[in-house]
Amino acid sequence: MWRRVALLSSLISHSKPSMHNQGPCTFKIWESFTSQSEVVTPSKAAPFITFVLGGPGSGKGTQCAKIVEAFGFTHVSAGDLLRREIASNSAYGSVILSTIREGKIVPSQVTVQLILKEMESSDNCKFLIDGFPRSEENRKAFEQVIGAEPDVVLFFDCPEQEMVKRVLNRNQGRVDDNIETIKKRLEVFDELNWPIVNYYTQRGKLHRINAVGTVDEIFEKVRPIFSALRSEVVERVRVMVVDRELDS
Ligand SMILES: Nc1ncnc2c1ncn2[C@@H]1O[C@H](COP(=O)(O)OP(=O)(O)OP(=O)(O)O)[C@@H](O)[C@H]1O
Ligand SMILES: Nc1ccn([C@@H]2O[C@H](COP(=O)(O)O)[C@@H](O)[C@H]2O)c(=O)n1
Ligand SMILES: [Mg+2]
Repeated sequence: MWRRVALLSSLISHSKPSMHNQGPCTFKIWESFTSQSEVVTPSKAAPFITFVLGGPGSGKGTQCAKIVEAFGFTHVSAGDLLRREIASNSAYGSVILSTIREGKIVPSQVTVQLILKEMESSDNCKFLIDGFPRSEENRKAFEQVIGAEPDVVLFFDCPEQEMVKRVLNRNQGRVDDNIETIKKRLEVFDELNWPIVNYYTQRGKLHRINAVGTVDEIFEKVRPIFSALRSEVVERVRVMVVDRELDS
């Protein structure tokens, strides 16, 4: 049974009190984060969620910025949230930093909590979750907590050579943008990404986008996906707002 529960974000020791019931997109979060025993049923009044997959440097963040501009989604980058956590000297900061340096995956519980906290603090009802899920464990943890699957999954498919070139040219001072860490990130990606791609392909949710070309050329492949979804997204936002009004 659904019921509103204390927000997971409050489990993060340094987090502020939640924004529960203050935005149009408050969530019905499954009561138990860890329970495997219940079947998770999606709620109609759920935010519209897009997962954005792709290897390091495939252009996820770049395309998300274009989607935000054209379609008004809120961009939630798992990597950015983890880097912010490091910068804020939180309890998890040093573990996250060493994990990112090694190109490995941060435990799902940490990442999912950060994503949820970010979503809950937004007034928007439509989200791009960039760089997530990175593993089956990520995927299961998120779906259990949010109680629903993503509506759409984008996969930016890019050859390794092109990804390496882009990352090495990025120049944003990231600790993982060096050839040693890139090799490890690519190995982790190759090991963990395909089960996720297969899972969402089977569920008819995955859009595989050839990520070679200019930024604008790639966006012209992304645009029709969201144009076709426009009425579905509008209806979802309407249901979310009505749900909140009924709740208040
Ligand atoms: N189509 C493109 N052609 C050439 N360069 C691109 C293209 N798209 C993005 N870039 C550049 O490649 C670099 C990586 O892009 P971006 O940061 O969007 O990738 P990402 O998938 O988010 O990577 P990561 O997973 O490492 O965060 C950036 O410097 C960006 O400007
Ligand atoms: N779901 C995730 C996402 C990211 N990470 C870690 O952060 C690094 C950088 O992520 P980007 O999306 O910005 O490339 C990534 O290599 C992982 O170490 C994670 O653990 N889980
Ligand atoms: Mg990125």
